[in-house]
Amino acid sequence: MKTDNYIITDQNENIVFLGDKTLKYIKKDLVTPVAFPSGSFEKGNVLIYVSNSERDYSYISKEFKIPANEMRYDKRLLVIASIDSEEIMPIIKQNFKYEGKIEELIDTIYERKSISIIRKDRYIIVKVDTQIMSFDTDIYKEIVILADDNGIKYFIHDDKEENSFEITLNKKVFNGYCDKEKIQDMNLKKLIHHSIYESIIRGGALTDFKDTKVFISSETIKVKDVLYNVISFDEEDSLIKRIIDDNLKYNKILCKVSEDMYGSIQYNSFRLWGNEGKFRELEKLLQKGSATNATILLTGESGTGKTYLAKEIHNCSKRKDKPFVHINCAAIAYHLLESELFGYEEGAFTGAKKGGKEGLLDMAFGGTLFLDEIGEIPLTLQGKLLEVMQSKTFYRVGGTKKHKVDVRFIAATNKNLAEMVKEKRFREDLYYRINVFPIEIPPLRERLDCIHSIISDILPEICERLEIEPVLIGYQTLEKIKEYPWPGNIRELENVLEKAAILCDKKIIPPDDIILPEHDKFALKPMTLKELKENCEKQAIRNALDLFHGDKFKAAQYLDIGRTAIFDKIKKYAIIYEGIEENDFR
Ligand SMILES: Nc1ncnc2c1ncn2[C@@H]1O[C@H](COP(=O)(O)OP(=O)(O)OP(=O)(O)O)[C@@H](O)[C@H]1O
Repeated sequence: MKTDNYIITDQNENIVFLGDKTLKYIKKDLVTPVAFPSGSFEKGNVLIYVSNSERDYSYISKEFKIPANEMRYDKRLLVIASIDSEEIMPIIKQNFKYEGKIEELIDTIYERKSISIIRKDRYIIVKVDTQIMSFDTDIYKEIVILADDNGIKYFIHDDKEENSFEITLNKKVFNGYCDKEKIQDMNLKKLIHHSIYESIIRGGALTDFKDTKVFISSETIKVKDVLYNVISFDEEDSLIKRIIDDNLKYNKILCKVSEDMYGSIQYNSFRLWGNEGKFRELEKLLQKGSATNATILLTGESGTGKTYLAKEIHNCSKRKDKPFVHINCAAIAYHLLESELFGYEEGAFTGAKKGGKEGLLDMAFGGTLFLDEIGEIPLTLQGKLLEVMQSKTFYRVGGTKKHKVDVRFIAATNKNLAEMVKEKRFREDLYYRINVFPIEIPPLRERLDCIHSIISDILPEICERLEIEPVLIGYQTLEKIKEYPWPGNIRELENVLEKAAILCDKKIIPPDDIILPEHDKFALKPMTLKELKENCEKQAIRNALDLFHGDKFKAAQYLDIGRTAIFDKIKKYAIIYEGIEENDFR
């Protein structure tokens, strides 16, 4: 989508982006504006400098006022990518004082930000975290980009006369101008025609401008905690087209399930790791979902983060100061589940405690009740749960007094509930009751492009938990990680990283310390079908035990087999695993 009809400003009304088509709204004497203010190098910036011409690199220090002796790699990072040859090679500025090895520095940079610079035909594509920019090397001989925690700032120097350029951010193509002589005051009020400015500050309107009607709308967006104003300019006839382009259909769906039903929304931000549109959609759904009281159903494979997200939703909701109660319906024996959920009165059954016991519904009062593995709730209890959800009241086991329910329900499952409904293993009415706001979390193998961000987030936590010095992931190690399909999702990744962090005796985890299950080990040797089946079964059990640190119950659940079956198979294949005992599962 072309976004040459946008102006973006920061909260002080300084222009940070000026679209091509908006130039006509700029006062005459300023017709060659710049895309961004000066690129002074600040703390937290990552500088990427791409050049395909022979250059004296001192240019960078001069232009960006980087006092070389003050550069510290932990605060200010410098990547210079040279495209002199076909290969794009990161190189380090010569007078850049860094004591360690260059490879280490590059790894540190990769750790801090996900940066990739690749060349495709005549284009250079620079990706910093989720932001992608592409440059045509026929036009740009040198490209300098500043990326900081608040998104990408950039400054472009090109050898030719033309100052125009195109930049792609979050799938939007921005066209702009860059003239470093004019990098001075880029304030909206000073630059833009008075009538247009007036319209913007009124929040947008249909305005007459030089014989045309222009529709101006202004929206505030938040990018990594920084607020920007995005102002769009549409001349009457292009308006309809833009509405379609902007995919307002999607917004309508969101509105239907949120604002219309639940009133005004307060947004909170979720960290989901994913670059594709569907992740943005997912993030929005979570934001909307957290702001409401609607029942949310989280689906996804084991280890994708359903529990993690359930807690996040609670923590971002109005109920955050009230309890978050987690019940794993698969982990509690069928006959106990009812009394756990509803509590019981004294004398309700043999062995019932004196004075009775409060149930989880009571404990979660005012807060959130997270029904994990909801597919495992016995049919008999499903009816009772439905009643609670509908009437918002319940009786304790053996009790006659009505108790009020004030909880938000979040349910999760890795089963296909719709299939279970068809097979009459799950009540249809309950299914529709909990399926109000379904959110599907994709498996890790579908998010490999952002696995680096995931690692950057969880690796420091692992090191802290293990009380070891922080370690980093090297580029080659990352490549190895990306080749594995991660059947156990984030949980498996955490386990592998934990092992690697323990094994690693350097600052950067080498590829050899990443020990992955050999998922295709048997593909090479010719075997009978029976042998192959048995080998696969054995390996699958080993992997599952590995994944859940030897917890047979979870491994059986993960493999979708019964408890007795896993025990029999462990015996049959003589699988030795620390902690397995004869009387397990009895
Ligand atoms: N977005 C996230 N940020 C940080 N850690 C995460 C995130 N998502 C998942 N994890 C971690 O991954 C591991 C698995 O997540 P979680 O237990 O939430 O998965 P699950 O889908 O509930 O699994 P299961 O279905 O087996 O119960 C946890 O240790 C969790 O902390």
